[in-house]
Amino acid sequence: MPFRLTANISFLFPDLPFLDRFAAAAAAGFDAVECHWPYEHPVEMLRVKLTEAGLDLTGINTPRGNVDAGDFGLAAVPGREEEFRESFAKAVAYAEALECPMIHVMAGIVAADRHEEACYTYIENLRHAAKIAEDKGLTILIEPINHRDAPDYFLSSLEEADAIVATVSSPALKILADLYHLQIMGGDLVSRLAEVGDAIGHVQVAAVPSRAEPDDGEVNIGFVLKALEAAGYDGLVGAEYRPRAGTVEGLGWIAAAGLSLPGRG
Ligand SMILES: O=C(O)C(=O)[C@@H](O)CO
Ligand SMILES: [Mg+2]
Repeated sequence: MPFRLTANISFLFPDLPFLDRFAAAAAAGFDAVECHWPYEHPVEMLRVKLTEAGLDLTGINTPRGNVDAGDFGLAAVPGREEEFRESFAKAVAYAEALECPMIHVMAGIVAADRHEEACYTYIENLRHAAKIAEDKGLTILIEPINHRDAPDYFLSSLEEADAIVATVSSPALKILADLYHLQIMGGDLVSRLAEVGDAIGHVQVAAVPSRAEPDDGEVNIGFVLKALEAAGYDGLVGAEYRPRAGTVEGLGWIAAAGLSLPGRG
């Protein structure tokens, strides 16, 4: 399969300090990494780590907001528009400095009875972000996240993500299809992914329900990836799972799914 893998170093190599995970990912055979929130580290330090390891950084998330207060993104949170814009600007600054092409714009936690109101906020904030992304040649992603792990996360449905992408109607806005979340929120992956087609800008994988290596659990990841390939997806696949034991020892799922790493024969 043509997919390039990117190691999610917020989850992989959990036994190592974050800054040591770049070298570990390269030694394991990856040539690309993604991560969630790199903001506690100066961009200069991150750039050194990427260069030393010979890695591309493919994706980061927008800052969550006030984590102690339970924020998990701000894009769909009514009344927090100014903070959203500041947090998005910070993500753009990191992405540009690190030549990172994709930013996952996190929607945030919104009570179900405010969903409709939040939808307007989300669309307006995404329009603002998409315009900046278009100008800078970046892609912004929205990711449906399951309600078992993140109750009340605003965006949990693939179909709603597709409708929002169509409404905002920007070439810079795409869906992050994390197969782990999508399986928990309704399954039927092959048919539903085919329906959203070229709205998909990034894919992530993990086992369901364990969120460990993707060769475990109820989804045949290789089969779903082949269907995505047949449907025309040719982007990245993010290895975003929590290793059962050692990260390197668990990489056998890659060959089993019909994928390969550039640095491993
Ligand atoms: O949880 C996920 O799945 C992600 O991809 C993160 O970006 C958000 O936690
Ligand atoms: Mg994900």
